[in-house]
Amino acid sequence: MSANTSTPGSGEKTLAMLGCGNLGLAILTGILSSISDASKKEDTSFQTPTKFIACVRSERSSKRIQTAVEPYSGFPVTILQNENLKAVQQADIIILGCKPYMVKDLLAVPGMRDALKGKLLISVLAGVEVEAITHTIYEGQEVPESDSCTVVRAMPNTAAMVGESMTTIGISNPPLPQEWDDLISWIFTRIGKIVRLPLSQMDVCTALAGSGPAFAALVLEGLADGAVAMGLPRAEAQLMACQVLRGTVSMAEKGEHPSIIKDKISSPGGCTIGGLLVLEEAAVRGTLARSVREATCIASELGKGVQRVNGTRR
Ligand SMILES: NC(=O)C1=CN([C@@H]2O[C@H](COP(=O)(O)OP(=O)(O)OC[C@H]3O[C@@H](n4cnc5c(N)ncnc54)[C@H](OP(=O)(O)O)[C@@H]3O)[C@@H](O)[C@H]2O)C=CC1
Ligand SMILES: O=C(O)[C@@H]1CCC=N1
Repeated sequence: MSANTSTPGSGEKTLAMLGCGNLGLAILTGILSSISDASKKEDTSFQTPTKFIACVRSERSSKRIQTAVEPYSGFPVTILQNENLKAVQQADIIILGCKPYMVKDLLAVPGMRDALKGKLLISVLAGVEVEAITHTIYEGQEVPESDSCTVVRAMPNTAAMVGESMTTIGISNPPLPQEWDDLISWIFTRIGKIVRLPLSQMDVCTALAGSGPAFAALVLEGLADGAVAMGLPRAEAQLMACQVLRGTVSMAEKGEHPSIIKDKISSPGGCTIGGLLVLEEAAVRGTLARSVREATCIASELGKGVQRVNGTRR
């Protein structure tokens, strides 16, 4: 493993989002928002990225990024359309953010190996193992450490755009140089919280935290819908459902167990237990748990180059 030309501490750093769609843009704007905020400035012993590149294919995506990064004029963002090689050549750190089945299109191209040499490539792709990415770049050939890039997996979520991502960083084996570990922590703590877990647990982390905001949004919407059905205006119902979930999360984060929260609210003979029984009859708890299990299994299929993996569901 090398930490040569792009080792933190050696000049201004450029971070490229190689595939900057829904997640990539959430990460990019989350980082830009964080580093633009003087109150969040922190001293580091290494050089943090100050220049950014966003890679896309279409004009439409290019315009979308342009609009999204406009408020952060203090940090230059270059948007490149179908110029991936140029982006990687200019970058020190690359975040790979395409769809899992597109890896070859982005990485198995002439010149890419050389452009990646000695650099840090962080993949946020669901289900694609480090070995698969390395295999795509080097076509299965043995490459000396000094000539290769270092591939790391991380699994953030779209709440990155509001600084509330939950990112799992896969523990590399062999361990990364400390300065790269610190740089990766720096990147993902700009956009939320991080945990480090073995690579073998990336699929369940993808389901719980990567997909999780979608599951939570369904719960949020269901709560608001019920209130709308009973006559509350949509805007108030949405605001109240948000605050209810936020408050519940704060209690849980302070150590209150979910069962205790539930029991404390349920007055004997009251309305809460009445509502809870409906949820239990519908097996909401088991269904949520099974959705995470299902998403974990599907995540593990995503890196196999197969599309329509949900079609295998029984
Ligand atoms: N969405 C999410 O919340 C999460 C996603 N992930 C993972 O993140 C990855 C990206 O997902 P998501 O952001 O939803 O996907 P999107 O389709 O929104 O983004 C993919 C991006 O890659 C770009 N792209 C595709 N092909 C090329 C190419 N050949 N050259 C340059 N750019 C290219 C697309 O550009 P264009 O738009 O112009 O086609 C687009 O900007 C996936 O692997 C997914 O598993 C992980 C956790 C959460
Ligand atoms: O749905 C997906 O496949 C991706 C991975 C996690 C969130 N979105």
